[in-house]
Amino acid sequence: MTALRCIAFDLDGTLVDSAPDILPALNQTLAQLGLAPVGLEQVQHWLGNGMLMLLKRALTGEMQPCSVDLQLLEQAKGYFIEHYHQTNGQHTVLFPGVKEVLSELSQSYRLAVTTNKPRQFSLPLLESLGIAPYFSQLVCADEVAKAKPAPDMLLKLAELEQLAPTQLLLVGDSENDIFAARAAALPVFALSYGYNHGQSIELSQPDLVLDDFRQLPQAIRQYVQEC
Ligand SMILES: O=C(O)COP(=O)(O)O
Ligand SMILES: [Mg+2]
Repeated sequence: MTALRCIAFDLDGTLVDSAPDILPALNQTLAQLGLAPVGLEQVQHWLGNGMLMLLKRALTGEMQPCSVDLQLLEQAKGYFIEHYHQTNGQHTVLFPGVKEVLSELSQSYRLAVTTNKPRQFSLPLLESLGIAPYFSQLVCADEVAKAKPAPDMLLKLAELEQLAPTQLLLVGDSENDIFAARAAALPVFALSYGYNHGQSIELSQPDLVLDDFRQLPQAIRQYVQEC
């Protein structure tokens, strides 16, 4: 039996469907810069590597932006932060079963959020959706040297919780979560419904793929018994 103690959750695309609030904030930003608006699906494909990468992708139209005008990026960041503070939480919803499952799991494990979303947007969202009390830790990209796919925030969580990587489990939706977990030597489960740049999460080979958040308690019980 493994000594699982703490479950870390990715936020965007795993616990919450946040793209509907990111889309208008991004399009208002693009409009202020005289650029054309983008669609929801495009935003879903661009999400996962944090705010700055989202803006770089939106400004260049490229998934792997090579060169971005730094002054333009700084301007876009200022506009986006202002707009996203207005839209954040308006249309963002929890994926089905999230609250119930967090409530159940919190009775046996410590729960944490490890997200590439900056803290200034993550915390208000957890609070407005009523799930903040379930988490003992919130580690965001702007609090570590490198965002996921780097292992930094998972290692920080392990340190905060004084746990070994094998006592943690990450639950995420994108290849960035899988790579970060592998780099930090954590087991990782993936939800197939999230944002993974339009690709199947199976390709990144997580330890388990689930299609529904409500399958998580049973999957964790089985994992704990088998290890
Ligand atoms: O902000 C993002 O791009 C993604 O955030 P996440 O790490 O919670 O999926
Ligand atoms: Mg995510």
